[in-house]
Amino acid sequence: MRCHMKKICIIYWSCGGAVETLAKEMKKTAESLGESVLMKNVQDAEMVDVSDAEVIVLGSPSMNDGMIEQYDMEPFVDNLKNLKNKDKQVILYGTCAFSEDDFLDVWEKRLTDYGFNVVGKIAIKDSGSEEEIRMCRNIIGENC
Ligand SMILES: Cc1cc2nc3c(=O)[nH]c(=O)nc-3n(C[C@H](O)[C@H](O)[C@H](O)COP(=O)(O)O)c2cc1C
Repeated sequence: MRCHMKKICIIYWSCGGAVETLAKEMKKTAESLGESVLMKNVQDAEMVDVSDAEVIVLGSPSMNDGMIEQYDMEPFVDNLKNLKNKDKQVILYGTCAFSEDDFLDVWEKRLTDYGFNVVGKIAIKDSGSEEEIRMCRNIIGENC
């Protein structure tokens, strides 16, 4: 039995809509489990959104040779190292057109080095097949 509602924060960057659509799917899943969900485009997100949450979901497309998006997501992620309480579960997801999913491994290592507990990561090809979208929902179900 669940003893308390978890606070989940989903922060994403999206231009074409693939990452945003997945964010909405994950929000729906978490809400259907009774969790409290804050979903924000990283351009509107603040550090307090992360510090208030227990589970952080971060989403970015793979860009420019397997990096996370550089103008908004990159500085936001960089700033996470300054967060006082890093005792939080982190789920990373990304979409890519042609790269392998190793950009998620680099991202995971970085957040682990900062001191976060990365509990899940998933790379999706383009907008994702039905199966991939289901895996995305599952990763929320397993960790929220
Ligand atoms: C400027 C730019 C650079 C990109 N670089 C890569 C890349 O290095 N590897 C890759 O697999 N996809 C790359 N893509 C494709 C995106 O990762 C992919 O289309 C993603 O699903 C876009 O997400 P969005 O629809 O949420 O914006 C790039 C797209 C853009 C616009």
